Amino acid sequence: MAEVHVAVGVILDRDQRILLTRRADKAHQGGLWEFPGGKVEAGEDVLQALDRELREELAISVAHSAPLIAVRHDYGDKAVLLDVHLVRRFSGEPKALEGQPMAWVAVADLPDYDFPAANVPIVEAVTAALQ
Ligand SMILES: Nc1nc2c([nH]c(=O)n2[C@H]2C[C@H](O)[C@@H](COP(=O)(O)OP(=O)(O)OP(=O)(O)O)O2)c(=O)[nH]1
Ligand SMILES: [Mg+2]
Repeated sequence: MAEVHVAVGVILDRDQRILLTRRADKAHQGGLWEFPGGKVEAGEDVLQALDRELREELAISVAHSAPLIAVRHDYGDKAVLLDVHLVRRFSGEPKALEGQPMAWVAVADLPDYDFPAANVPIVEAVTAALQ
């Protein structure tokens, strides 16, 4: 099965809270919370895809990011490579442009949210990075 390359942003505000959005019910892994992002398209690199996705989904643009972790996961119906970046600086005020539920969450409260299975190592890496 072809692996889908996904650019994912762990977006932090000044208080080190993290921006989560909820996936549409009908989407793959629908109804679960996610770190915003989306598929890398042909001709893009991962940072271009991240910036484009965050513009499309949240009306922000990335001013500074750093790689956090890359996670491969096979859901059976779909295999993904999540290329995750910490976004500590961005311009604009995040708005849920696609009507998706959105929440700013302290790292200690991440365990209260249901994520796709691939996100387990991401949550661990965020928790370690924000110690
Ligand atoms: N953005 C994001 N995707 C995740 C996370 N965890 C996880 O397993 N995924 C998976 C779900 C999807 O199979 C894939 C993301 O693809 P997507 O379909 O949302 O991509 P997209 O935003 O380009 O959406 P679309 O234009 O195709 O509707 O990665 C996560 O934390 N954030
Ligand atoms: Mg998306």
